[in-house]
Amino acid sequence: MPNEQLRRMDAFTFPSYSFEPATGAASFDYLLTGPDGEQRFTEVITLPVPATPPSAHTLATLGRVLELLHVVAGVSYYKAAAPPRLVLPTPLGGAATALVTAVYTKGLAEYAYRNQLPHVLELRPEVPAGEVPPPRVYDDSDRRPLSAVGGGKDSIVSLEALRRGGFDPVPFSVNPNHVIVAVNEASGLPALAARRRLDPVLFDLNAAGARNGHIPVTAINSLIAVATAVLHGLGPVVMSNERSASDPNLIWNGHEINHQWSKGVEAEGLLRAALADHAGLTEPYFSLLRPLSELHIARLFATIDRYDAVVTSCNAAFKLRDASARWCRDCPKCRFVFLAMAPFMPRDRVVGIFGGDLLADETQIPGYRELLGVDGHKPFECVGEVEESVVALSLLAAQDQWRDAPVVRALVDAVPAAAWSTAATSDVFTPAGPHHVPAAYAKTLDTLT
Ligand SMILES: CC(=O)N[C@H]1[C@@H](OP(=O)(O)OP(=O)(O)OC[C@H]2O[C@@H](n3ccc(=O)[nH]c3=O)[C@H](O)[C@@H]2O)O[C@H](CO)[C@@H](O)[C@@H]1O[C@H](C)C(=O)N[C@@H](C)C(=O)N[C@@H](CCC(=O)O)C(=O)O
Ligand SMILES: Nc1ncnc2c1ncn2[C@@H]1O[C@H](COP(=O)(O)OP(=O)(O)OP(=O)(O)O)[C@@H](O)[C@H]1O
Repeated sequence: MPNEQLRRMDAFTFPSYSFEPATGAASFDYLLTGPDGEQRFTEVITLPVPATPPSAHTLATLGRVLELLHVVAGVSYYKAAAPPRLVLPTPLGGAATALVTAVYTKGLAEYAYRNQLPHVLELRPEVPAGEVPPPRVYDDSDRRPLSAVGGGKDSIVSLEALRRGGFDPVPFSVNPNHVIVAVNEASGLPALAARRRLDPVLFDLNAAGARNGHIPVTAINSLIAVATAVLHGLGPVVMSNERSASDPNLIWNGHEINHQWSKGVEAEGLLRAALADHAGLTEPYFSLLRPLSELHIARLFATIDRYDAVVTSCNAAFKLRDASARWCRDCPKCRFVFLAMAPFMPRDRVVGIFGGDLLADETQIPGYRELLGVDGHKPFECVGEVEESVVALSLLAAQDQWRDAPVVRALVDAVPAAAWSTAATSDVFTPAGPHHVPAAYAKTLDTLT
């Protein structure tokens, strides 16, 4: 379909979804409509099939989770056109409507900013009238947790903390690539995986120049994880989203633009409320690392060495096509994670993990200046706060092994005096801020210190 037609689309709707328990396949249909025609999409998400057939209660609860997933996963297709109307398929209660509204506005905020589409930030879904029958309560709080694994340092810290805390976690991933498979193998724990197949028509439209941009992928992965936990009779989904994920990159038209919005604490609260209200789940989902800074998580990661040969946080390794094998060593995330790990490891260990020494490479200086707040705004990537980068730099400047590294020397000279004062009194190693960690899990991270 030509782009001009896509851009005249008037509405995005959700014609139907189906679930086949025997195969675990959920099929989600989407439709863009406008004066020149329509464009259909179908996404297929295949959940791992449990050994024991699910009960009627489990299937009913799963059905409610899939209703939420159907609507949330639509963002990938909505963004191809960004029509003014978002028409939901069924009545939803207040909590579920609040989640959906936020996913399509705040979750697409970076997309709206980059494509200059302010109406997306004001989008309000049209919710069909009608009562939503209350769900039956589904108490999963004391069962084995499902630990989402993304292949990076954060989910490794959670997985190990849960294991050492005696929670017997089940690793789980969506479309595990070679990095995630290797991390799971290094853990030695049997893992579950779900498959997600985006409609290939989307890639054709993208290649032809359709609107494109960042989507709140963690919201989608999270609901797939919750659906898997329900189907397998498991307990809470444990995420590894850090404190700084809640902080915006910039303000545009009075709205916060946050690349990591669906990793933030607001999204976590909305998801929990929607799952409780719409699906009856008592303790469905939380981030174990929420009170921690990225720098604190890196310090915890340094206490674990069994994943050094496989851990990969660089997003370039997670592309559907032309992915890098591991760290690309030339993106904001590689720069930040190297800076965050370096103070807590011998130099040869961090260089071994990355396959190169970023702090010996002077071409990295401009990128590091952005991370340190000397130039530009926080990059649109999963990186820590400027203060965390300055604290990491101050720790490196005090170590013989790093003090004379060319990048460290250049950065120490570039950081303004005010930033050094803030870093000197920083509380980046003090857990803080709102979180949803249940009391039973609160002490787990102590097993890593
Ligand atoms: C790996 C990556 O960063 N991908 C982003 C990139 O896409 P690219 O074309 O370079 O590669 P692919 O990921 O293979 O995507 C192909 C197209 O498919 C679309 N798409 C993909 C997944 C999906 O769920 N829905 C989709 O519509 C995508 O638009 C591509 O055209 O650039 C894209 C455009 O800006 C981004 O949408 C791709 O981001 C992925 C969805 C992705 O997985 N990104 C994570 C690595 C990521 O950014 N994570 C954030 C978490 C943010 C959150 O709130 O959840 C983070 O770690 O900070
Ligand atoms: N493919 C995936 N399947 C399931 N969960 C995922 C997947 N990718 C990421 N996640 C989860 O989403 C959250 C955000 O991902 P993110 O990439 O920031 O974390 P990470 O890979 O653990 O660590 P890092 O920040 O070092 O990359 C984490 O809880 C992570 O476990």
